[in-house]
Amino acid sequence: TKKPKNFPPGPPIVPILGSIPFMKGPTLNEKIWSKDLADQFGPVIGLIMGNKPFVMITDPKVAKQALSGEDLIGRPRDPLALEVRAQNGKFFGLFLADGDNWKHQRRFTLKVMKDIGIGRSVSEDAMILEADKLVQEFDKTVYQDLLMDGQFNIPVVNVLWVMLANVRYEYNDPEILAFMELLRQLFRGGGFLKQFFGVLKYFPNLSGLNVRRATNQKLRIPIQREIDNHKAYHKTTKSHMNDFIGQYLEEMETDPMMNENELMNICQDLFGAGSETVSSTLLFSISFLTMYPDVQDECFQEILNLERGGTQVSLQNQNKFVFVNATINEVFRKSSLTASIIPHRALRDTKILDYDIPYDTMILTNMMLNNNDPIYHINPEDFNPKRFINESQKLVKNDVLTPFGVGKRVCPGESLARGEIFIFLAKLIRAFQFCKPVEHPPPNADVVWGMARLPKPFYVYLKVRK
Ligand code: HEM
Repeated sequence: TKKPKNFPPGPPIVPILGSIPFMKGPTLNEKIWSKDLADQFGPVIGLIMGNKPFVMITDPKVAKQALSGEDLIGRPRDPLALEVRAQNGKFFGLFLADGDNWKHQRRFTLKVMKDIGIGRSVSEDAMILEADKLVQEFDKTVYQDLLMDGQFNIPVVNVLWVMLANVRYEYNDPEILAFMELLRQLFRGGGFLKQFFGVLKYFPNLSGLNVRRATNQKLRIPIQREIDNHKAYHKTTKSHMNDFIGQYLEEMETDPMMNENELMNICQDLFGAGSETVSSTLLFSISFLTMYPDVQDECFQEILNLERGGTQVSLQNQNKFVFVNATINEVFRKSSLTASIIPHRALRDTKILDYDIPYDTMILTNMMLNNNDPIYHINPEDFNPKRFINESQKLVKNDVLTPFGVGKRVCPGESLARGEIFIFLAKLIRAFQFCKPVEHPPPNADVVWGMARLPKPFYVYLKVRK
């Protein structure tokens, strides 16, 4: 184990464990995202994890600049993911792949998602339908302590199913319940940091590799069925359905880079990246609204005032709900659901500032630190949506808050996620008052680490709004 030449400053290293013994914090996650490391070594930190060079960027401007170029947009070849998702050592789809093929698949996915995901009413209708159904579900559990845990999972995954395959499931359908459970297992049980220790793949039970493999196989079954249904539809009608799978199959007829294997991997990635993230953000939102009833009341008043003026909750009207959107931003900031981008990889020898970054180095950012830094956010410990509203009552962007990442790999689902979170929340806040539970401790936005920082289950007490 050796540090590369002119590598960014960082703690000393020892064989096998690299920098780990010199990083403070009880768990690996806390060590890596710690303020202590940034205080000691500055905006770009060079670490060795296992035997791999790894760079943590803690300055948001440096991160933005580094990630907007082409050199640092690869994905690490995670030895565990290679066992589960690769074929002949190659990744397909969006999340794990890089190179020309990834670019091509990503461009097509963004185009179709813009068309059907947010541009057309298909997804908006789905969001509104699911939000209304959710209100009906919550209505059954008012005036009692309610455990908030999985309530958003199926509504959120249904919006994805509509976009991808024009199907939706009832909330008690055993198949969707099983599907959602698999997604949760992958997301909650996952984490980037295991990949530093490739040796884990030789202990498939201990490392969870066997479970991941089985989960991955099961997840593909309903997706494959929908792909087959779409192919059968095309056989009989000679036309393609107007959803993601339909559009992709149509593209396959003329574009040799598109194939069914990529399609399957993209669908897996969209479900994997677009379900637990959105449902967890909604859970965090409910917990913050319960902890800060004044903020909740101000959201409610805004929704009510706009409703009285004839403005309904819709994607088209989303920007008019300034306070609700500011509240969602504040939830992103305070929860730091995404503490970092997903790990990137240097595709060639390159530089960050004046430091040398060798080919294959893994890159992470520290968005969680930036979210809580008084340089970028006044009184960061406060939950204060007004920080995102200017004197003319317009929503202001703070460039440091980047829950969806920045640069060439920025999350392709941002608009969809923001739209969905807005519609679900606005409808729920209009219908219910979320109060502290009577017989349980109040929510406190506690987290558990998986692929992201996820909310622990908590209790609330719902009252009906007139
Ligand atoms: C609150 C919701 C969400 C948050 C906070 C979030 C955040 C992120 C972040 C930080 C990244 C990594 C960016 C990078 O590596 O530089 C990412 C990637 C990704 N997200 Fe999201 N996301 C959310 C929802 C969604 C949704 C709804 C979808 C799709 C339906 C989605 C699909 C993806 C995909 C496919 C990638 C990988 C893109 C690539 O590597 O090219 N995400 N997301």
